[in-house]
Amino acid sequence: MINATEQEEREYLEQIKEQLTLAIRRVDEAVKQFSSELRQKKEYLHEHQSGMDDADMVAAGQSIDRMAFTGEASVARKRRLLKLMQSPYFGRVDFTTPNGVTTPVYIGVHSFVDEQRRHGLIYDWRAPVSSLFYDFELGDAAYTTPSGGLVRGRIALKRQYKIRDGRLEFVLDSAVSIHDDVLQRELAKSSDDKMKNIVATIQRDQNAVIRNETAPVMIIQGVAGSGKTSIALHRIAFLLYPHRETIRAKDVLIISPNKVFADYISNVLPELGEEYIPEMVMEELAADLLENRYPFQTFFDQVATLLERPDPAFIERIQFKSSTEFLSRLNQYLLHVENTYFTLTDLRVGSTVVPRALIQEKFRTLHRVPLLKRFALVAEAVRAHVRDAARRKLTGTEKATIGEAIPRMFRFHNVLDLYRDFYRWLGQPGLFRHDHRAGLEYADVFPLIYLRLRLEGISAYDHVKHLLVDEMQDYTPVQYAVLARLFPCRKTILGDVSQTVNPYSASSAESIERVFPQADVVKLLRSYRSTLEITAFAQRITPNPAIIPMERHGREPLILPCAGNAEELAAIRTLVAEFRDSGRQSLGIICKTLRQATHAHQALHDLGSIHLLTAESATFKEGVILTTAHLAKGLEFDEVIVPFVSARSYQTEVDRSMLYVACTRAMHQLTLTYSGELTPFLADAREVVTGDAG
Ligand SMILES: Nc1ncnc2c1ncn2[C@@H]1O[C@H](COP(=O)(O)OP(=O)(O)OP(=O)(O)O)[C@@H](O)[C@H]1O
Repeated sequence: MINATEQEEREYLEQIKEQLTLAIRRVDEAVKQFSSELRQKKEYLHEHQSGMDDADMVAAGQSIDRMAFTGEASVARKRRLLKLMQSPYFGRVDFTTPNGVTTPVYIGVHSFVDEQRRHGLIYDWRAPVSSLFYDFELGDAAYTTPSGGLVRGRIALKRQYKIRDGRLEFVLDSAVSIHDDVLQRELAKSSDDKMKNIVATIQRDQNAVIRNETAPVMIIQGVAGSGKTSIALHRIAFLLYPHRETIRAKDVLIISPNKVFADYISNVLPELGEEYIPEMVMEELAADLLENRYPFQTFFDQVATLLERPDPAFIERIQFKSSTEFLSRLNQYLLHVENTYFTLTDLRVGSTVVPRALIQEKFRTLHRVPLLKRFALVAEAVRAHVRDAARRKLTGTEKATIGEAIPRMFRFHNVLDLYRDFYRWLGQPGLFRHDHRAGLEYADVFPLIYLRLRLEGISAYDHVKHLLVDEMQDYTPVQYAVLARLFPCRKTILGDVSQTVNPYSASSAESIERVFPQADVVKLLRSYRSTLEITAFAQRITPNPAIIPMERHGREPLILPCAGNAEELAAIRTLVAEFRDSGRQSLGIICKTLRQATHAHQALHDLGSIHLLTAESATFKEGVILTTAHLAKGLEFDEVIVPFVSARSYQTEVDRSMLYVACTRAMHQLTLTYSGELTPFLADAREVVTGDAG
């Protein structure tokens, strides 16, 4: 039976859809009009070209550009209207101002205005008034207008809707913030191949992060599945909204851990009506900053080496280069270089002697210029000095002599030589290993870039107006020091120290804050992704007593003991078959190493369409995916299988991190398999769950 409220809401929905249909028709007509005008204009131009002067041509060209631009805007508007036709709004608050006027405010992914009557029918979720929906329950409420004024009032009604394909699926009145039922329904759904927007169910603490407009640097430390990545993307959409005139999507840069992750998140912003946002993998940034001059190993290579051949000296190098102390030592070294690596001498050019003091003075006045860039400028100044003193032009040879003599007064000219010298200065030359064939070790890449930045200066990224860094725990203080210098813009930095794939180089929110003392640090403790059972299980691997799991239940995770490798593969086959019958969308089989994953991929080959995801993959697919924990970071699956969880396979701290990351990728169901002895990281979990394993 439909109640009166629902009846009313259905009728209202029909009215809105009619208005949307009319608006779409108007846009269509406008587009038609534009294109015919554009065609006429072009024809006119073509015919009258010979009689026009340059100025006329430029003016005509500009007017065509303007028309094309308006045409594009109309097409974008149509796209938004069509989206609204599918699902015009998801929330409503009835707001009563102190003078007793009550207005229903409908909230959707875009705004929609009744052009004739000039009032808002649907408000964009980012509009100031929409914050009422996220931040308040029934009763007293307020929101801030764009000009900073506070509008007070009362919320008399708060309602949530699910409208899909233009049909109302449910309507729910709620007294509390965002009704738990709606959130539960959203979370219980199957995942698909892309991350989705969460506008209908943003939680209050999340909303505070999204709408923070003041923090120059925002550091979000959030437990696995707390919505960090989702929030960061919504925050970008939010920041773009009021600043549309000054910031465009192309001015934002996302630094993501790999291409697959970039593909996985690529839908959220376009879903929110924003254009594609440029993204970059850390290694791409590094290669660019080193102008591809020095080949280097990747972060994947580093982690793979740690997993397969954990050599103590290699670990020591990584640990040292990931410390805050290391960054201070680099800074001290730079001072040392400035102070002691110049050997200034008098310089004779023809009959003129340029005194040492004068050269020193020239260097000093240029102290703001990066050191290795100063030589050319000092040489130029010295040439001018000689010219003035000798009252004649300099010969080519003389010019060259000066050009060569000045840099010779400094001990090094190449950043890599200086970097090597840094370790000598430290008294630890063994901490730098450079095998020319294998390339630089990953741990040396950013220290080298840092030196280059300080000594040569790089300014290629000044155009970026907002930087987003995901998986912050995997970057070191030196990397942050590079980002801080390279991107003076606002930043959102997010991650989870428990989910590091390399505990020897992990950064916590606190250590990152040391590089950005002006940052706002936010902690998110509620976990939305996994069932309570899965979250509790993962806690046994890496405990975090502060985590607050969602009250959503599912099957207990299973640990399946197997008699050997063949039996283990047979168990995985059965699990894959069960998954295929379950109606769920995604299954991740997450291994520790690529070697394990490749082995399993070959062994399960005959099952058909199991995608092996490697560091080279660029897209994320639905269905059954075989990959490593490192690559699965940031992704999620309806169901996860973690094979080979034996004591042999999982024993070091890096292994523990991998296991934690793998288990926290599961939304609804988690199964682990092993043969031989079970890893000690799951030893106490075993009592609880092997009973079910049967
Ligand atoms: N307010 C919310 N409403 C609905 N779903 C949410 C909400 N917050 C988070 N989620 C869902 O929880 C899951 C985890 O979100 P997300 O991947 O952004 O978290 P994360 O903190 O980046 O995770 P991790 O660090 O473990 O990779 C996603 O499916 C996301 O859609």
